[in-house]
Amino acid sequence: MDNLAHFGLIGLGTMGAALAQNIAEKGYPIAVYNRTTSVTDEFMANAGDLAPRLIPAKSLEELVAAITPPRAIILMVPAGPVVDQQIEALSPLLQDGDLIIDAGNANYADTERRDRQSEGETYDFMGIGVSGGEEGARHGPSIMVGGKPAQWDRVGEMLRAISAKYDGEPCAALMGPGGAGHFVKMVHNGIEYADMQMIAETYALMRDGMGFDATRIAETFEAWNKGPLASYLIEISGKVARAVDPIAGGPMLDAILDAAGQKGTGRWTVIEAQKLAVAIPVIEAAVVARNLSAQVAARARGADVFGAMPQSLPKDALDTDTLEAALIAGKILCYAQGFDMLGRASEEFGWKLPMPEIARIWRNGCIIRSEMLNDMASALAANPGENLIFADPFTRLVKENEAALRKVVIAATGAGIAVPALAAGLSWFDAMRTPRGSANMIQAQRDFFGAHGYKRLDGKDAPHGPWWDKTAG
Ligand SMILES: NC(=O)C1=CN([C@@H]2O[C@H](COP(=O)(O)OP(=O)(O)OC[C@H]3O[C@@H](n4cnc5c(N)ncnc54)[C@H](OP(=O)(O)O)[C@@H]3O)[C@@H](O)[C@H]2O)C=CC1
Ligand SMILES: O=C(CO)[C@H](O)[C@H](O)COP(=O)(O)O
Repeated sequence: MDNLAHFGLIGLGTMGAALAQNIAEKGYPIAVYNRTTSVTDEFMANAGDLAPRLIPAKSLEELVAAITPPRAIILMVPAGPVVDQQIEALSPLLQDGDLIIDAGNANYADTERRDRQSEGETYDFMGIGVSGGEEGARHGPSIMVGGKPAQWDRVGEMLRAISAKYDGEPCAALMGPGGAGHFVKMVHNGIEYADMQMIAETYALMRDGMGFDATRIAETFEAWNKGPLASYLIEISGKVARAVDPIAGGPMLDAILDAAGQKGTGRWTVIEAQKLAVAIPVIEAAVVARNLSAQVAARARGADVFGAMPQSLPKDALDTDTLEAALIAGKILCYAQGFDMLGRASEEFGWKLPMPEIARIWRNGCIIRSEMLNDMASALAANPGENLIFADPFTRLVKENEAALRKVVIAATGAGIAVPALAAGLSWFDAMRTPRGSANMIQAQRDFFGAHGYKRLDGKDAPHGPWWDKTAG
């Protein structure tokens, strides 16, 4: 076989097949391999005009032989041990200068480890986060690259070419070394969980609290998609609410079990936030909500034992403008927490993450793409190191919409409609504007039981409280 390909790709599943077609379409010949050969055959049978730029391989040896050295081979397989197995199988076939690119949703710590392991090996390694689902992978994803500048120089042209564009600017950029790209993708997914959860909470308020039917819910999302909330997730929520069940008729949503799956990136975001001691309660609430959603039997039992709350709201308690405003506030608070986490990670790991650039490459291609991210990019550029809630226009937007968020959380709580993410956002915001909180009590308790000491407000030296004066009563 002629050495025609510039790139190789392993894993022709949902993402890999679409990404390979995208790469070929942008003019880069690519060799492809899939564990199950019939999948490769089917992929080639459906390749149409792109077939001349796609080289199918039936083995890893064939794949490697079909790529012009120095090779760049993309892995698009499930995160975890499969990636290690692929690297192990590939490495003896590679030579100096060849590059393995893990484009799946790897845990950033695994990417750091694989990066270290590649030192002294024949191959080089880098990890990139790709977002946009199948459609994005096919026509333009957002790409969060981790690696060395030299690696970015090598593959950046192709990655920019296949990425989504916003006002002509590619949504692909170097985030930092090692696992930085996968870390940013992980936080992207954490924000995705929170964005989805808050939308689901407004859906519950419309369905159960306000008695809206699916058409009215769809109309509401469609209207919101023309305003400040304009985003991919609001757009698809409208489409989902409009969809009709092909089996039983009626709204598709009414036929779907209320238990959401998860592959782990949201959970990892929460775990890493705890390690960094950074507060991302909206994302945490969203992950907890998915865990709880899966407890279908326990929730049914709870309703039996304790009785279900009525859930319907008093007439005129809420309107869709108030819900929209609450969602605007919740969304800003959630992104403020996500970017705060990225800033902390950047300091902790010495990554120098390009914060405005992260917002820029999220403006298109990825699942959380939204109009608001354009303003976030400008706000982060104009206010380096500042939390988004202290940067205009977001300070103004939070001030304008906070009362609606409070109204929605109060109304939902009164009716027994769970709104954990919206409530977590509000609670975080309340804490962020409370100059004298209650942790003086925690300090005192810790000192009382564990002699941990405390800091006084007046700065005076007093290592322990009077409870440690054994002569006192
Ligand atoms: N789906 C999405 O929206 C997104 C997914 N991702 C990430 O992209 C990666 C791929 O996801 P996706 O395309 O959805 O997954 P799919 O399940 O659609 O495809 C998985 C691919 O990996 C191959 N594979 C699975 N197990 C093995 C194995 N043990 N050895 C070799 N090959 C194997 C499969 O081959 P075979 O045909 O033989 O089973 C298939 O080609 C994951 O890391 C995912 O988290 C990232 C962004 C979005
Ligand atoms: O990365 C993605 C989108 O950005 C994938 O679709 C991912 O699978 C979403 O996470 P989960 O499966 O946990 O909902």
